[in-house]
Amino acid sequence: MKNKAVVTADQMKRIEQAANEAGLLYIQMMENAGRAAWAELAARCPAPGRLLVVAGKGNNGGDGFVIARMAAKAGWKVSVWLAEGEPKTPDACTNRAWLAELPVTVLSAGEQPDARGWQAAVDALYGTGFHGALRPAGQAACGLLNRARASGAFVLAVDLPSGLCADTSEAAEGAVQADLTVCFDSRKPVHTEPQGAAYCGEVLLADIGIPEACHQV
Ligand SMILES: NC(=O)C1=CN([C@@H]2O[C@H](COP(=O)(O)OP(=O)(O)OC[C@H]3O[C@@H](n4cnc5c(N)ncnc54)[C@H](O)[C@@H]3O)[C@@H](O)[C@H]2O)[C@@H](O)CC1
Ligand SMILES: [K+]
Repeated sequence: MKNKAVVTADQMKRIEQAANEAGLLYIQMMENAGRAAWAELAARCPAPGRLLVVAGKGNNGGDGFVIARMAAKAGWKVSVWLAEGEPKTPDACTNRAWLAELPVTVLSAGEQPDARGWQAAVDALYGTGFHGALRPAGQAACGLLNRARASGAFVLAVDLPSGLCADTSEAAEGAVQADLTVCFDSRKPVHTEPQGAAYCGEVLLADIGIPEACHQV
């Protein structure tokens, strides 16, 4: 079965690098990841409503910008909170820039949104790049997502819930509790070990187009 293996964050990075070198560019993988996650969210929340996307500065945030674009095009009222400021990676920056053409409200780090009134919230703060403890900005963002969930929002974690380490499943204090986690290409230990899986909610594995041959790294 394709992608049955559980891989570490470092192995995932090498698989993505092999795919990029084989012609599936990083930005296309981000597009595929965001679209796959959006499709699962839309399937669970079919009526357009208010969507909050909490985005970090890395590529996990980039996936969140793709989701925000897809949701806005589908008629959702979308707000994106740049919880740690503007994105830093090239592909996330590109997707952030594309939001300017859409009716999406973009909130800066200092403009923390209200936790209430969202049909759904997307945790695109940290993915496989996270390890260690949550710093104050991360704590504020994870806390907001958890309060939004307590107020009735359906919480989708992009790749993995923020505050968890992909490889060890260690959960930082204040980590996000998700209803659904859409992970990309291959499961990581956080999705299969009980300590991590408890934060993930339902776990779905999305194909982002990486050829089978790229997994032999
Ligand atoms: N590389 C690729 O081609 C793809 C990556 N994808 C996404 O990219 C994610 C990985 O992206 P990145 O490697 O950019 O990293 P993340 O977006 O997971 O993390 C963002 C940043 O957080 C920092 N960080 C680590 N620990 C921290 C802490 N305790 N407090 C605050 N900041 C901390 C890291 O230095 C990292 O730069 C995946 O989980 C997935 O969602 C997808 O777009 C598919 C394609
Ligand atoms: K996440």
